[in-house]
Formats: sequence, C-alpha cells, structure tokens
Amino acid sequence: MVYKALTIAGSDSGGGAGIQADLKTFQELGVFGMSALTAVTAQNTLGVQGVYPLSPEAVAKQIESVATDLGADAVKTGMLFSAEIIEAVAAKVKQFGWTCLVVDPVMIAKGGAPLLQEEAVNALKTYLLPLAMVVTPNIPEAEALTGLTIRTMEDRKEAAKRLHELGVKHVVIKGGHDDDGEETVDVLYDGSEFFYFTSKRIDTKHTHGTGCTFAAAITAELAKGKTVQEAVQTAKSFIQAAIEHTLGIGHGHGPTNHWAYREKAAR
Ligand SMILES: Nc1ncnc2c1ncn2[C@@H]1O[C@H](COP(=O)(O)OP(=O)(O)OP(=O)(O)O)[C@@H](O)[C@H]1O
Ligand SMILES: Cc1ncc(CO)c(N)n1
Repeated sequence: MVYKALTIAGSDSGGGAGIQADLKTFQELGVFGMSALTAVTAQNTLGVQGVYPLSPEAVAKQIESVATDLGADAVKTGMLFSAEIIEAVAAKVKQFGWTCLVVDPVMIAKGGAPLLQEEAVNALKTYLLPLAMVVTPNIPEAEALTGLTIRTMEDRKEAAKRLHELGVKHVVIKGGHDDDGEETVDVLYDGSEFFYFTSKRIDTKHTHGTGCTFAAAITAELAKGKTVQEAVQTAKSFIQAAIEHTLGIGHGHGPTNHWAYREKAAR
C-alpha cells in the first residue's frame, strides 16, 4: 500500500520550512509526497528576501493534476498568501471531497515577514477552516483567528473552543511561542475533550520551520490511517528529535533536522 499526501504551500529556498519541510517530512514518515505551490519565497535562515505569489489558477491547476491522476490520502495547507488563493484551494478541496485536511494557518515568518495578507485571515475562517479535520495555529495565529489575547492555558482552551465553532473538527494550539517554563505543551481539542502533548523545551535559536514540519508529520500519519491523537503524538516526537539534533547550518535561525526521528528509531 502506498500512502500519498499533498501539500499546498509556499516554497522556502532555504529548505527548512514550506513545501521543502513538508516533502522531507512525508518522505521520512514513509508517505509519498506531492505538492501544489502557492508562492515562491526567496528565503534563508536570516529572513525572507522576496515573496512571489502564483495566480489562483496556477494553484488550482496543480491541485487538479494531482487529484485527477494520483489522488491523496491526506492534504495539508501552509502558506496561502491571499484570499483569492484560499478561495481557489477551498473550492478544489470541496470538489475532490477531501476530508482529511490539515490547515496550518501560516501568517508570519519567524523574522516577521508576512506570508498571508491581513485581509485573508477572514477567508481562512470562512472558506477553509469549516472543511478542515485539523488546524494547527501557534499562539499569535490563534490570537489573530479569534481576536483573543492568549496568556494562560485557560486562554488557549477558550481559543480552541472558538476555533472549533468555525467547523474544524480538531484544534491543536502549539506552545512553541509560550516562553514560560521548562516544557513546551501543545493542546488538542476535539470538541469535547482536551489532550496535552508535552516535551522538554530545548534552548535553541534553530527553530525555522518547526510549525510546517509538525503539521506535515500530522498529515503523513493521517494519510496512513492513524487517528488525530496518534498523529499529533508522533508529530510531537518527530519535531522534538528534529529540534534536539540540530544541524547548525546557515547564519541565522537554522532549520530543524528532518532525518533525526528516523535515525533515533534506527538506534
Ligand atoms: N524550543 C522548543 N523546544 C521543544 N519544542 C519546541 C520548541 N519550539 C517549538 N517546539 C515545538 O515545535 C512545534 C511547532 O511549534 P511552534 O509554536 O514553534 O510553531 P510555529 O511558530 O508555527 O513554527 P514556524 O512558524 O517556525 O513554522 C510544536 O510541537 C512545539 O511544541
Ligand atoms: C514558504 C514558507 N512557509 C511557511 C513558513 C513558516 O515557517 C515559512 N517561513 N516559509
């Protein structure tokens, strides 16, 4: 059985985030990766030097090519850039009846460069979240999507409930941006219960692409037929190994190590 996953996202020339992180993660987890590019970014570990979006037609056409021939067991979205691209993607997701959809609501790169136009946040809420199986905001993204200020775990739980009301079945609010304490905690809400995924916080500046990699790992595991809870657990272990065994490349915020999880399993 060959499991297949499609990522609809932007290209990171530096290879640590975006489509490159997604395809590497799919491959590491034994899933055949396919891609529909939404934008090309000129980017490295120091920042984003240029953003060149594709037309909504070009995005829709790539999705169609994949869907009408290869098919996909799971689909992930990352950088979508504009409301027009979001609408085009949502229309295709509906047309092909994809229900195993992971939406990583990418908004701003770690260095502060915008990867989603501000007016597109509403399009995410209106068109894409109602179709999603899982949404994976970090804390600032959860704030932008809900209008809440998130300081405590109770705030995060409230934000998860509000996002669930938009129609997405599972909400994961990641804790990478919560600088308090020795641990990073990701919270999953399935509409009735909360589940916590905890790991030791690693003191490092090399966290470029952690969000993309984490959501891609969830997508790969869902493509294999795992439950959302199982998929999030594997993704948490995958990203922990990838951050822990840093590569130390580039002059800024370096990428994570996408092969660390496999090497750890082989030991
Ligand atoms: N320093 C760290 N130590 C351990 N785990 C971390 C650390 N930073 C982030 N993580 C984990 O990485 C995953 C991604 O979380 P994060 O909040 O950093 O996403 P993000 O901001 O969307 O990332 P990016 O924008 O760089 O793609 C989560 O599972 C989180 O718990
Ligand atoms: C293309 C792209 N997608 C997502 C992110 C978020 O990490 C990034 N930096 N670049």
